[in-house]
Amino acid sequence: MERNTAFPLFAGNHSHANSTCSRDNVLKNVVFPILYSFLFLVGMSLNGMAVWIFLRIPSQSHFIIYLKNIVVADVIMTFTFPFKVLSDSNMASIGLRIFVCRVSSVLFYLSMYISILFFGLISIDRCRKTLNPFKGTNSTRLKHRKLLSGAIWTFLVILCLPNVILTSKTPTSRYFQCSKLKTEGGLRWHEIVNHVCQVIFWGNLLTVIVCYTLITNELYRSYSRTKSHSTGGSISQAASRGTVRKPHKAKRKMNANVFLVLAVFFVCFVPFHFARVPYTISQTRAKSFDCKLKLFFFQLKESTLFLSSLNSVLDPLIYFFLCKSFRTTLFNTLHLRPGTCSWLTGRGSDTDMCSSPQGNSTAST
Ligand SMILES: Nc1ncnc2c1ncn2[C@@H]1O[C@H](COP(=O)(O)OP(=O)(O)O)[C@@H](O)[C@H]1O
Repeated sequence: MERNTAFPLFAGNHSHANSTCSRDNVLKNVVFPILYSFLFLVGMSLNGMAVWIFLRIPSQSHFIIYLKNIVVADVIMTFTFPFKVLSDSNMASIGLRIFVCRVSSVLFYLSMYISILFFGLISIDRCRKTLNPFKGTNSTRLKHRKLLSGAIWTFLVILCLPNVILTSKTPTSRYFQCSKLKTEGGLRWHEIVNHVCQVIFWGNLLTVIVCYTLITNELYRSYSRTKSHSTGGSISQAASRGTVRKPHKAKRKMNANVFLVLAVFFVCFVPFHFARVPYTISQTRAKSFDCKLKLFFFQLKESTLFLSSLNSVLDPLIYFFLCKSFRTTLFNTLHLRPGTCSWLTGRGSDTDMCSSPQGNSTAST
């Protein structure tokens, strides 16, 4: 049973309980609630703006379709933060804590795996565009991508729904762990879902690594080609105009932006998936674990879960850096010049993954 001894205000009759294995500590009760509150405010602002902008951008490329799905997932994730804040800081009523275990946490995980799956698809799309820059899209392909998006949401909702339905036990005390609300079947399903989600994550990580290895090779080849051209016959002319190093510079800028997806994926999701395995086992096979070890796994899971939550505020960076139509709409809205921040984002279609087939310029072009 979980007890609250860290905060006498909320401790009630529990204050005399043995607290060695209590989940309550400054990190869970104060630090994370403050961090999640901050994340909620930033996430609402950035994702609210992203929704507003994407409503004005037609779904004309696979990349835009995938980004729109990620925005929706991020908005859902952001909405779950206040519930987590209230629950973790012990300010929530029992009813609200039950709601967190049954609904809002499940929505959090649902949105996280939606993002992971679409990150995988984005990498495949990026790879396809880099290796085969002139292969465009058409309305049939776009329709297929929309159907695929619908299928992904349906699959994950069906997978997660039993976690809501089978979290049906009545808590026996004011402070409880989510796993204590689960029926026998609910615990088993919780374990299965976590295994499936591990497969989803590691499968997508592999996809991302393979795709970015191929992209790196292609970028390197195209960089070598550009370099040999720029040091060729026209070098003296180019040098006199001071443009010899330009392709090199542009290429370097593009590389950094392209790898943003990879960086966000690694920072946000890899640590959590290492921590989640032992934590799930400690939840479902509790008897074989010492309570201090369980507590350690819980804290590890909570800390890495925060990194995963950061995803909801880092994704808007991807929209900004990799989608030119997003930047253009944003700058128009803010009455800024179109070229604002071009030193950061690179110029032209080189750094644009949102472009339609005709504008499909990539590294190798
Ligand atoms: N990968 C997942 N997909 C969907 N729901 C999940 C996933 N992992 C956990 N859940 C659900 O989210 C709720 C909170 O789970 P968890 O974070 O493991 O518990 P706790 O908050 O006690 O550490 C539970 O109902 C659980 O079944």
